Amino acid sequence: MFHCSLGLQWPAKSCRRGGHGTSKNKIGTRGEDKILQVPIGTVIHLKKGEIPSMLEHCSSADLDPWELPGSLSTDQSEVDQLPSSKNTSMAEKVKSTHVAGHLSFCTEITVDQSSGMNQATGPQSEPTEEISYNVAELTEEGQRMIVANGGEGGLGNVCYPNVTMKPKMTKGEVPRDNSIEDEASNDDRSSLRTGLPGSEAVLVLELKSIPDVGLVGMPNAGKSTLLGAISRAKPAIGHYAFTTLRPNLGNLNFDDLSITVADIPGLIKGAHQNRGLGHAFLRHIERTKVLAYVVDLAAALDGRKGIPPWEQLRDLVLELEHHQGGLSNRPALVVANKIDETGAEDVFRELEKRVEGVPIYRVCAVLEEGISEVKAGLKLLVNGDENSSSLNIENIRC
Ligand SMILES: Nc1nc2c(ncn2[C@@H]2O[C@H](COP(=O)(O)OP(=O)(O)OP(=O)(O)O)[C@@H](O)[C@H]2O)c(=O)[nH]1
Repeated sequence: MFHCSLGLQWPAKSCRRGGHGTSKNKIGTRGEDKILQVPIGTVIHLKKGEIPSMLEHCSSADLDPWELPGSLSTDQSEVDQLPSSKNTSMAEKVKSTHVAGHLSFCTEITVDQSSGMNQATGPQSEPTEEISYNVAELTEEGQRMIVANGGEGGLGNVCYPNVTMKPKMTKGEVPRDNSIEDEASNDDRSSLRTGLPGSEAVLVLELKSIPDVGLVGMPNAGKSTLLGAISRAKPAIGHYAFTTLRPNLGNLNFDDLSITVADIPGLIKGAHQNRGLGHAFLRHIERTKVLAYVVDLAAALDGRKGIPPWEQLRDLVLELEHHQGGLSNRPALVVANKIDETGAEDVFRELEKRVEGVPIYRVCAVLEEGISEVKAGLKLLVNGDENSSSLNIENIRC
């Protein structure tokens, strides 16, 4: 067994040839399976060979690549531009793949929970190379898939009795010239006896991050600023909406825990109908364990065109639920941002009255105020705090 590392190109010419068939009807020996352990979140891109076959826990999750280091690609057109990308989801491809159960050896990939790697690197390919991207993804511990099949063992001599038995000669019989036939039958025998070579595959293994926490909020709420404040990530920040075009990743490091946080680009009303940056981002939220709703306390102050934070929360929950029933149903907290703005304190107090069931943190992300409290809150939720709950629409009074 060996561990693979990130973005490794792994020539899976690993399955051994089947053993040769031998006398006394013995078929060729079975070689040992070669098992490659990989971390959860490993995505397989195929350079050469058959599409891998999932053996256990076949995931039907839609696959979209989060492909750059420290960021998650969301734009399908980017994937389309990848060389020869076929963009077929694993579910589709696995469906069309037949697991050849009779083959004697195989090379398998097994998901290893223990690996500490948690950032993605893009596939390293020559621009002209043919690669099928995202042919499979291992997202759960214990999933296994066959990436290359071993060769069948050679057959024992029982399988060719007719060519092995020489006719008995009667007394005085002149031997026939059988040299040509013998040569042919010798060839037949050796080809039957010879174990077949295993199949060959060349794979690129990419590790995608599966974030623990997703920051969701309207455009301009301050998600990227917050991510920069709670982690060492340096996402782009702008005073205009949709500065974040793809999810950024940051790590919150504690002495005993590291939490991955994804800053999901701003959601707007109608995102589930693909308005704004739409579906692509909602899909990323499916993977997160915990949601941190980021609201802008100042959005509706001083005649600004935004909506108050409780309405932001209602719209965010509705968008998540429209996209996929139950998507908002995971432990959550609210980050009430821009508390430094004039009038924001009053809005915060109103927010506390109108929203129940989840903790609300008053924060000024830009000045890094209230950040340690948010970090502690996220840690509790990721650790499965028994008092945690999701943000339900019934608990928001607009
Ligand atoms: N006054 C104030 N402004 C803030 C605060 N946090 C963020 N901002 C400003 O709000 C604007 C938007 O911040 P971003 O962090 O880019 O917001 P975002 O939610 O990531 O925006 P999108 O990329 O559109 O989703 C920037 O001009 C920030 O400087 C804060 O605590 N107080």
